[in-house]
Amino acid sequence: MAAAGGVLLLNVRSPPSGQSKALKRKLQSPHGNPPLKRKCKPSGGSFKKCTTEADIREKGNSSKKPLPKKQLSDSQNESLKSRPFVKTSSLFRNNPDIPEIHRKAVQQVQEDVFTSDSFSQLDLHPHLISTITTVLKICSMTSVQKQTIPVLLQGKDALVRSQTGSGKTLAYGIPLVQSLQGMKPKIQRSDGPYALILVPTRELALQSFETMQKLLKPFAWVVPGVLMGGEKRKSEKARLRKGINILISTPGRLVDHIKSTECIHFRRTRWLIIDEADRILDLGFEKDIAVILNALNAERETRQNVLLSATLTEGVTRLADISLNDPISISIADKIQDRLKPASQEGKEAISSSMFMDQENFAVPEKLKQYVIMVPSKLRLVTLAAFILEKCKFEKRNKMIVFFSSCEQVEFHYELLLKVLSGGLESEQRECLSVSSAHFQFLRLHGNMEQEERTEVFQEFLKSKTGILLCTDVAARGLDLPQVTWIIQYNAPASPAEYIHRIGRTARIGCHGNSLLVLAPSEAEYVSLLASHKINVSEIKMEKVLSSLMKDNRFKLPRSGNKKSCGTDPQEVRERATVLQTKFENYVHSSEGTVRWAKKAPLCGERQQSYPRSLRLQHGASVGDFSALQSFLCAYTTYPRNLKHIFHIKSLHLGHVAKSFGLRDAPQNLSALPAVGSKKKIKARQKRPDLLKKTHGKHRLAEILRSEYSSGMDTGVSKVKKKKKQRKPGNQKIPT
Ligand SMILES: Nc1ncnc2c1ncn2[C@@H]1O[C@H](COP(=O)(O)OP(=O)(O)OP(=O)(O)O)[C@@H](O)[C@H]1O
Repeated sequence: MAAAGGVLLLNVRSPPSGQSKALKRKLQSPHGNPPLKRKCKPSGGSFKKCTTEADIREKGNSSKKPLPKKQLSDSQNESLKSRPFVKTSSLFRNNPDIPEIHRKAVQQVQEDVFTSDSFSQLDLHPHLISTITTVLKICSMTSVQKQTIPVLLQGKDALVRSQTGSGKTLAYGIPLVQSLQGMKPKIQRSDGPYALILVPTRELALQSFETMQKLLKPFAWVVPGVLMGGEKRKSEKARLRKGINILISTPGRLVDHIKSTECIHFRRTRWLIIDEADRILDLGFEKDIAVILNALNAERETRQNVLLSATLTEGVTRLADISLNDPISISIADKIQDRLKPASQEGKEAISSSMFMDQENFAVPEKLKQYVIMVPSKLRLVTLAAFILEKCKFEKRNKMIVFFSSCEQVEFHYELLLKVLSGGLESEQRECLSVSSAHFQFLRLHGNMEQEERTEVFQEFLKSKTGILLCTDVAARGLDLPQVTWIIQYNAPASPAEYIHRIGRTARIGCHGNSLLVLAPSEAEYVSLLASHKINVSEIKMEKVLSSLMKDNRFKLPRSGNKKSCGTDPQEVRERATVLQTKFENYVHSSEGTVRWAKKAPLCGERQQSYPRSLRLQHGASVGDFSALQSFLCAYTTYPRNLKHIFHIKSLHLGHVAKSFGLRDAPQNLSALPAVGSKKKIKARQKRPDLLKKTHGKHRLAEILRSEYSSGMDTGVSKVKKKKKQRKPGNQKIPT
C-alpha cells in the first residue's frame, strides 16, 4: 500500500532514535513547508504502520500482505511500537525504461606505449641517464619519449600528443634538464627562471615539481620551484626572491605574481612548456595565458616552446599560433595509423596530415576496459553504493576514483557514503562498524578545499593501495596515481576529451584498468557520441550491480518467518536496494541541516551553522554557496550547446533526481541558480549592474566551475594593492 506521491512507509529495524525524532519533525513541517502528503496519519504521537516489508514488492504477493493492526497480538503490537517506521519511497516504480544501446562497435585508436630503445642511445649526460635508471627505475623509452626528446634536444618547438599515462612529463623533462645542466656559464640560482612549466591544477604542479626534483638530483645547482596557490603568497615571494630556475605554476597563480611580485622576471626564460595545453585554454585560462605570454615576450625575444596533451583540440591551434615557432608535430597515434595504411595511401596522407587532422579521435590505453551503466535517476545513489561495495568490499584490492560535476556533490557524497557504507551512522556502529569500516577508505578532493588538506589527500591517495577518492575534474588531468583500478564517472563529462582524461587516471603506462560511466536513460545517446570519437564502451546492467547487495546483510529486510535469501532473487535485490536507500534518506533527513545541505542553498548568514557539526569543523567555509542537488542541476545546465540534446535540464525529473540525493521529495521553489553570497554582496550587485551582468547565469557558473583550477587567490576582482610593475612593451603583444 503506497502512501500519496508514491511514498511508502517501510518498517526497518532499529533506526536511531534521533532519526525517528527528525522524521516526526519532518512530518510536522519543520521548515514551514507544507507537511508531507501521507495517506496514513500518525496516531498517538507515533507513526502508524502503513506498510510492511511485503508492501515494497512491486507485484505484491497477497499472502504476504501485513495483517491489519487490530489483528496483531499484544506482543506483536509491543514489538511494532518499539520499532519505529521509516519513510521511504518506491525506488522501482515509475522509472523510465532503460533503452537498448544501439551502436556499432568502432575500432579504437591505439598507441604502442613502449619501445625497446634505451635512454643511453640518446646524447644525454651520463648522470642524467643513471638518474633515470636508478632513481626513476626506468630502462626503455616510451614511444612519445623516443620521438619527442631528440626534437627538443635540437632546440625545436613542438606540439606533442600521446595517450594518457604514456610518459609525456619525462618527454619534456629529460631534454629540459639535459639542456639546463650543460649551460655555460653554469646556472646560478639567483638567475631566476630559465624554464616555465604551466599546468592547470595545483596537484599536477606538485607532481611535475617532484618529477623535476628527481631528474635534477645530480645537478643540484639548477633549482626547481612551484607556485600553486593556496600557499602563503609571502613565502612564495621569498622563494622567488631566492631564485627558482625551473618554475612550475598554475596560470592563475603566476599571473597573480606577475601583477604583484616585484622580483619576478623572465629575462633568461628560454623554455616555455604548457602541459595539458587544451585544458589550459578552457574555462577562461586563455586570458591568463595571454598575460603570461606578454610578460615573457616583453623580456626575451626567443624561446623554445612545447605544448602537450593527450587531447589536443582545436583551441590549441590558436595557442600554437601565438606561442609556437615553426613547431614539429608529434602524434603517436598518427604514426601508428600511417604504419597500418597501405603503402599507396601513405604519401597522400602525409601531405594532408596535420596535427589536428584526427584530433577528434583520441587514443585509449590498450588495457583499459570501458563500461557504461544506464541508471534511472532515482536509483543512481544506491547503484553507486552497490558498485563501491562490490569492488571495494567484496572484491577488495581495488583503488577507485569517482568523478562528480561539482565540489558540493563531492562533499555531500563523501559524507553520505562514509556514514552509510562505512557504518558511521550511530545505529550501525554497534552492529557493523568493525566489519565494514575496515574495507573503505573514502577521501575527497576538490577546488573548494584548503590547500593543505588537498595536498594531504593527494599524497595519501597516491601512496595507498586501496581507497575511494571522490573528486571533481580537479583530478582529471595529468595526475599519476598508481594502482588505480576503477574510474567511475558518476556525472558524465562535458566532452569526449574530458572523458579521455578522466579514464586516463587508470591503465597508465601499459597497466590494466577499468572505467564506468553512469548515464540516465535520457542520456543514452552519449554512448553514440563516444563511438563517433572511436571510443567503445560495453554495458553493465544495473540489476547486476545491485545484486551485490545480496552479499551484505546490513541491507537485508527483516523477513517474515525464517525464509532464507535465495541467491539473487530480483525481488530481494530490490528490497535490499530500498533498505539501502532508506538508510541514505534517514541520514539526510536526520537533521534540518543535512536536508538543506542536500536540497538547497542555505539562507544568507546561516550557511555554515546549519550543516552537520562535523562538516563545519572539518571544512569550515569550504562548503560553498550551493547545496549538492542545486549544484548538480547547475552543472547540468552548463553542458555545451552541442550536447544539450543529450543533457537537457528539462529531461530531468526533479523528484527522481532528489531521491539520488537522499531526499524524499523534490524541493520546492528550487532555482537552478543559487542565492549567491551575503545580503551585502547582493546589495553591492544591485548598485553595480555591470557586476550583476558579469556574474549572472552561465558566466557565474563558468566562474564557479573554474574555481576548481584557480590559483586560490582572488585574481579576478583585483585586490592587488601594489603598483603594477611597468614592463617594456613586447614585440608580440597578445590581447588580454
Ligand atoms: N619510459 C618509461 N618507462 C616506464 N615508465 C615510465 C616511462 N616514462 C614515464 N613512466 C611513468 O609513467 C607514468 C605516467 O607518466 P606521465 O604522468 O608523464 O604520463 P602522461 O603521458 O603525462 O599522462 P597524462 O596525459 O595523463 O598527463 C609515470 O609514473 C612515469 O613515471
